[in-house]
Amino acid sequence: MLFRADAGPRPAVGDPGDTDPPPAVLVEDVTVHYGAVHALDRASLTLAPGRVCGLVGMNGSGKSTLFKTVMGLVRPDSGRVEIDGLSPQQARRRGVVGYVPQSEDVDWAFPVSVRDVVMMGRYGRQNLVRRATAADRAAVDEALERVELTALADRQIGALSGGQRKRAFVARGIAQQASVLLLDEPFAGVDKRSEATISRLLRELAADPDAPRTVLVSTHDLHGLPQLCDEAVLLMRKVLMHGPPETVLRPEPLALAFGLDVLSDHRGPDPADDREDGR
Ligand SMILES: Nc1ncnc2c1ncn2[C@@H]1O[C@H](COP(=O)(O)OP(=O)(O)OP(=O)(O)O)[C@@H](O)[C@H]1O
Repeated sequence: MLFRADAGPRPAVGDPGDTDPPPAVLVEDVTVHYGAVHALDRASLTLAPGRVCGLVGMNGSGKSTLFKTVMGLVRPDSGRVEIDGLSPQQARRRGVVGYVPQSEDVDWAFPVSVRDVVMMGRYGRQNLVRRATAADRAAVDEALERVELTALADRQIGALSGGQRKRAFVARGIAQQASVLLLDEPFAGVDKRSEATISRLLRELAADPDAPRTVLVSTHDLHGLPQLCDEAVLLMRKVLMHGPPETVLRPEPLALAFGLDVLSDHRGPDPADDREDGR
């Protein structure tokens, strides 16, 4: 990490005398190549339970790769990933981690209903024949209600709008009762209602006193980040900075992650504007 900003107390990692619970997400020195493409370069990130963290970086900075690595869908060349102290594969099998993928990564023509997609969140709890129990059906109904999709539950998933599709995948994560939720650009191409519903739900899930979820969400909406997130991460193949949104979203770190042109969009008010003489 090139910059470190204080994002509140972080659990110590790897201390043999440490009896604290493990971090919700631990990414340590993770490097990923796709052939000759160097997608992640010793990226490190630790997230505590119950936090909403925004992942920010330019196109190609490695955000999706980071999600896929945490999910165990991409195997790193080196480094360590743990979710609640489990390997990504264990965490996925036990339903500890839920994933809302980018729209491009989903086959929307697949013949499943919205309800089926949400029920997939329950698979980790079902036996081999995957017979849904009353508890599974109740969890799916409740999740559909929370994302306001009850009326569309029997539609084929591809027959929904972009925002409704995202909400269906958020419902899958809710029904799964995953303690860590990863969302890859959930606000891309969605309507205002879906954006507001998803934002509100993510805050509610993190603040749930019975089961606080940890949320890692990538977004290009820098303006909405301070309302949504407790902390933010700037990624450029490695974690450039991690801390409170107001610290991370200052012009200088953003310029490092995005290039200098972002300064004009996100620079605070010009002090000259406050001068009474207008000089
Ligand atoms: N399957 C793949 N094969 C080869 N290269 C890949 C593959 N997936 C991603 N890449 C490359 O790895 C780098 C990081 O890609 P990644 O999708 O993780 O970035 P990103 O920050 O999510 O981008 P975006 O904001 O455009 O979604 C890019 O250079 C990308 O072209």
